[in-house]
Amino acid sequence: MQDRNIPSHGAPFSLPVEVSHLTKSFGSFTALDDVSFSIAQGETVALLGRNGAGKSTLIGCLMGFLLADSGNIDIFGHSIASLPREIRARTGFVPQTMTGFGTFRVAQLMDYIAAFYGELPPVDPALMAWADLDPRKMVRSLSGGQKQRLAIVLAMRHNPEFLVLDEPVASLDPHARRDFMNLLDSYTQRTGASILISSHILSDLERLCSRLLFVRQGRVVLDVPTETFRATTRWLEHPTPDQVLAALPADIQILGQRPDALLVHGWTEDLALPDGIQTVVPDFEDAFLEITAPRTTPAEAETPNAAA
Ligand SMILES: Nc1ncnc2c1ncn2[C@@H]1O[C@H](COP(=O)(O)OP(=O)(O)OP(=O)(O)O)[C@@H](O)[C@H]1O
Repeated sequence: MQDRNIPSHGAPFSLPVEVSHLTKSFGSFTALDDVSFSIAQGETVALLGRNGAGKSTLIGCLMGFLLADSGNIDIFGHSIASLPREIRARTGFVPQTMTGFGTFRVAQLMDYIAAFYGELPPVDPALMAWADLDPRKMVRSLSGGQKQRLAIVLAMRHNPEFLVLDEPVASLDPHARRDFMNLLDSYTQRTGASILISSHILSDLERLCSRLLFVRQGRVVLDVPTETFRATTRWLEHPTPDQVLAALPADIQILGQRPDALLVHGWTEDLALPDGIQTVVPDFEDAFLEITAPRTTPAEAETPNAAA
C-alpha cells in the first residue's frame, strides 16, 4: 500500500520504467547494445554484471545524466528526453560515491536538498536512526561510510517511487549494510516503490530482489524473476556436455558451460534428459560467474540457445 504524499502524475497504467532498444557508445566502444527491459510497480530489480559491463552507463542514461545514442527510456510514462520536473521528483538516486557539498553541515545539506521537493512529510525515523549522522558535522569531515549513508538519506528523504542505487553499500560496514538491506525491503513493502540496485554483494541482491537483470558486455543476457531463476536454473552434469546440448529442447537457454557440465535456464522436473545426467542447483555466485563471463567470439555471443 502506498502511503506517500507525492501525487501521481503519470498515465494511469504506465510502468515506472520502460527501456527500449537503448544503445550508448563512447567513441568506437559500445557500452550499451540494444538494451530493453521494464520495471513494474513494487519490483526490486538487481542489476548484475562484471566491472565494465555497462551498469553505471545504464543508470546514467536512466537518470538522464547520459544521453543515449538511440532507443528510448520512459519513466512513469514520460520520455527521459523531456521528463517533467514533477516526474523527476518521484525518483531518487544514490550514486557510487558522493562528491561535493563538503562545506555544508549535514542538517544544512538535508534542508537544502529537501527544498527542491516542496512540502515533504517528516523524515522516516527508521531511516534517520539507521544513518546515525551527527547533523552538526561538516560533510567533508564524514567518513566514507557516513557519506554513503548521507547520500542514501538524501535520495530517500522524499519517498521516491522509483529509486536507483549504484553500488550503495560498497563502503558500508556489514552491520550497516545488512540493516540497510532490511530497511530497503520494508520501504518497498510499505510504499510499493520500484527499485533498481546495482551491487557486487550478490547474496544481498539474491535475498532482496524480486528480479535479476544480468548484463554482459553491454547487453542484457538474462532478465528473470528471482523465484524463476531459483526454480529453473540448474547445472546438468555429464562427462560430455556437448551430447547433452544436442538433446536439449530449443527453449532451454544455455547460460554457461564447464568441461563436465552445462548451466541451463528453463529446467523443469519433467524435462526429458539423456541418461546419466546429474542435476545440481547452482550456487548463486557460481551462476553469476558463468552468466557474466565475457564471450570472445561472435559465434558464442550469437548462438540462438546460448546466453546471448
Ligand atoms: N565517459 C566514458 N568514456 C569512455 N568510456 C566509458 C565512459 N564511461 C564508461 N565507459 C566505458 O564503458 C564501459 C562500461 O562502464 P560502466 O561504468 O557502465 O561499467 P559498470 O558495469 O558500471 O562497472 P563497475 O562494476 O566497475 O562499476 C567500460 O568499459 C567503461 O570503460
